[in-house]
Amino acid sequence: MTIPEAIIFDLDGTLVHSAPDLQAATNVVLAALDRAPLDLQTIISFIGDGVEKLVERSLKATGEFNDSLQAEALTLFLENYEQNMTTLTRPYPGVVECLEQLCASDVPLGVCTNKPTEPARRICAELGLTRYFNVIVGAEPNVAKKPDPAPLHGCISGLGTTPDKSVYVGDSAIDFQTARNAAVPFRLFSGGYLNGKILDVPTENCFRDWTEADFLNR
Ligand SMILES: O=C(O)COP(=O)(O)O
Ligand SMILES: [Mg+2]
Repeated sequence: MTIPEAIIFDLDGTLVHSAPDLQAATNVVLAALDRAPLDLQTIISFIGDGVEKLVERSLKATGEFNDSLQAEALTLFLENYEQNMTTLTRPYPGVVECLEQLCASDVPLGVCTNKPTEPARRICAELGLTRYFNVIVGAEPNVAKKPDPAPLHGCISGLGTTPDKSVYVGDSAIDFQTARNAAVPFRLFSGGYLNGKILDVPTENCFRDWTEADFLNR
């Protein structure tokens, strides 16, 4: 048994079910533009590439799209989302117990998400998760996002280890591709949003239920 030197988690659809708050903020924007609301499943299918893509896909799904609409909608989205980031968002069942167990085993933990850094940190703080993580890396303007390997590599060096001795845990094809680009072993949480086509994840590296997650055996 080899215990990884660090474990890094994706946030939306992996540690937390955040889609209902993302849906609420998106639908405030759509209502302001006199457009129809989007249902939860559609919003879920738009999550994982960052808030800009969520807004862009929501606009394109409901009508006209151009750069100035995107800029206006993104500003309005962020204003609304910042007020309600944890109104409905909760950790998946078993996440807290799993993080507790990993901390008790002295495994350094991190978060690497395409959500902007500030909201990502606030969500972790408001849900009582911050104390489990040594590093929280989110998206920054004009900095490459996942599936570029840079954010995950930044997180891993912040945790003082190397890609081959780490594990990345995510719920989407973007996370799978990020891990591959970064040469980091990957575990798939298949109870999350599962966006995109995820190939080549052996069943022993997938889990549906956090109460059954076992990262201490690589
Ligand atoms: O799409 C987002 O905003 C973030 O998604 P992630 O936490 O799954 O990277
Ligand atoms: Mg995700």
